[in-house]
Amino acid sequence: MYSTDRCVCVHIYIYKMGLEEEIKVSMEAEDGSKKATRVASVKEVAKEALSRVPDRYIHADIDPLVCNSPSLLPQVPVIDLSSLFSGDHHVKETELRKLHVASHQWGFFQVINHGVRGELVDKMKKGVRELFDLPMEEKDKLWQREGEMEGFGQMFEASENQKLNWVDVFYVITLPSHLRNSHIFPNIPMPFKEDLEEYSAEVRGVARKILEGMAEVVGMKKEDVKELFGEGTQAMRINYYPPCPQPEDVIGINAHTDGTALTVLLQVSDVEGLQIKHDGVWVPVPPLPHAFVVNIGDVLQIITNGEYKSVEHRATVNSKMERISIATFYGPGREGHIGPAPSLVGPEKPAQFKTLSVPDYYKGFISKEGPIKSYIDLLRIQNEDITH
Ligand SMILES: O=C(O)CCC(=O)C(=O)O
Ligand SMILES: [Fe+2]
Repeated sequence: MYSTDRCVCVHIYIYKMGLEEEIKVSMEAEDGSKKATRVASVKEVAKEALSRVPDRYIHADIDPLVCNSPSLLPQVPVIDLSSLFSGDHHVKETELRKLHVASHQWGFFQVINHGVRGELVDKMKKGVRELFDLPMEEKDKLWQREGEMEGFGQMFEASENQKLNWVDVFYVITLPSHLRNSHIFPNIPMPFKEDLEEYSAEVRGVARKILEGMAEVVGMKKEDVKELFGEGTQAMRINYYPPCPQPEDVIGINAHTDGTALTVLLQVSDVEGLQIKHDGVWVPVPPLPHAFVVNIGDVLQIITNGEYKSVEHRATVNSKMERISIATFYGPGREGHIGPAPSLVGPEKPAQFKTLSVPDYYKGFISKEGPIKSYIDLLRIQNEDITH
């Protein structure tokens, strides 16, 4: 399960970093044969009006929602981004505190008043629907090629008996533009390509503002943010979950944590599906009008020296309605290092994680073996390793 999760949430440009071989290794089947074969489109599978889904989509071990009474479930915090930058000191401080508590205790929050125009968001919603409605001949031109992650696809088929998720994805690297895949990005149909470009720039601005607020409230120096992130990199993953005749037995996306720093998710459809692990319970994150769902990824947990949490989440499906989400992943630029920010390390708070170069970080992420819950656990400095 974990190797699949890693493929799902690496969300990076790794092959651009000269790591082609590592990616291919992660796609090898257990018997060593290369299996980067194409996985069927779930949208096409779903069209066949089956009463039962093929066995490869059946997951025997789906963790149920622990709480039977939805009204008793805790609510994911909501942050007003405009208040974070308010000229009113009290308003600003109150919102920064909320941001801190949300990032520390939840690892997730919804953001309102984020400044991205509703008209642009609506164009994106329309554009992604049209993208997934393209005829198969058109989608073929935008399909993942062997050894690559960008384009349409499900995920790499690591072995014949690996369980599959009930989702089709379209993955693109958006920023910086020179990292874009030359046969995917230019071929995205217009006007969606232009809207995607604008949306990606706007969401980058939102991510940077949130990071700025977090840095202020967690006590991280501006220089550290600059040093660790540089201009940053950004990728987008559009998730399309068709209705499913056996929703209890399949999963849209397995429980995972995101591998980058910050994820800004737009729930395109007014349909529930996203759930996050909070105090041992799966808590739904219902779509909120004009909001983004933001979560902390592994990289930000490391950078904040464990102050902020990268939390497990998953996407469930239902039998009636399709669901679409657009996840935008913002992470550090390729040049830097991933490790605790120097301003958050001191005698009182020793470094909890090792520092690695960005390529080494992602290389390790990809090649990790065995039943380790999370890659960041491998980077955790054990108490006995800490030298004062
Ligand atoms: O569809 C969703 O709500 C979650 C998507 C997600 O977790 C991801 O793309 O990493
Ligand atoms: Fe995710």
